[in-house]
Amino acid sequence: MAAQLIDGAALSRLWRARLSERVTALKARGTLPGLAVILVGDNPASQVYVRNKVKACQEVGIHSVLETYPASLTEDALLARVRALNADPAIHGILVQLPLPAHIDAQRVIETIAPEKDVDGFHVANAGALMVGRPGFWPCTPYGCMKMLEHIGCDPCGKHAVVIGRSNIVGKPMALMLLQANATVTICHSATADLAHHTRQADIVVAAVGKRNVLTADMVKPGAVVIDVGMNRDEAGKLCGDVDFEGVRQVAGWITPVPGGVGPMTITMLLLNTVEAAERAAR
Ligand SMILES: Nc1nc2c(c(=O)[nH]1)N[C@@H](CN(C=O)c1ccc(C(=O)N[C@@H](CCC(=O)O)C(=O)O)cc1)CN2
Repeated sequence: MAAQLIDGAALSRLWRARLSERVTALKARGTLPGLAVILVGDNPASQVYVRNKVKACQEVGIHSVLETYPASLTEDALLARVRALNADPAIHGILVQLPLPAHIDAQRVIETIAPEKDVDGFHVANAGALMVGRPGFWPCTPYGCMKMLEHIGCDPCGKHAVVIGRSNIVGKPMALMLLQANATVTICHSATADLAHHTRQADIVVAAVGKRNVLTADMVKPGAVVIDVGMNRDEAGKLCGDVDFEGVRQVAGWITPVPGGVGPMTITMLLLNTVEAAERAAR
């Protein structure tokens, strides 16, 4: 039997309806949640993502401000904008769309965002909070993956989870979230000797590499939950993930599609973090 689909678009709708109610409650108490989105340069994919973020804010009633700058913007000028937004009481969340042009030190920019406004969850203070299990902001993509597992009733406790990829924004935080949920976690990466050996033992596989067909049917345990974080283009220019979807869906128990899986949940978790930031500021 083919795997059941984990529909990120449908789950997003559910979450966004809940968030609209939280925004209404905040407004009634005199707080309008505000998100600043900064885009530097003209990366076409980034332009789509920030547009979708602004649209999603409108959907739930969050006030958003989109600031776009040419790729020639200096690092100092960007840092000055971030500092100004840190001091702006109408702004509860700040995000700088990645990637940034090569002349700008992305980590330095992220570290300049006030941790309490870092709704991307990329600041070391938030990464550290996740590491030790303290409240903070969780990075949106892995956070969305956790919500998808919860939605299908997959409790990671006691399960073997394999995360393929070790980026700071997806792989590493994903592994920590699964560990916090009491999974036994294996992190695989480009130097892993026998990837299939690990993935075949996994009850949960998260593929977050950015390369097509990293996970094929022969690498998956029957019934496993497969989450595809990849965002690639095939030869025809069609959007696809890291997983050989048609093959793996014949073996897995659950699988996320691309598009319509993790992507929409990433944006929904950004909304959730922004509402949370506004609620914390209003306390
Ligand atoms: N500051 C940040 N930069 C980046 C992040 C991030 O979380 N914060 N993540 C990625 C890009 N990203 C969010 O910004 C993102 C990527 C994809 C999607 C999405 O909804 N994808 C759709 C398809 C969209 C399309 O047609 O191209 C889907 O999967 O259905 C949302 C957010 C890197 N940068």
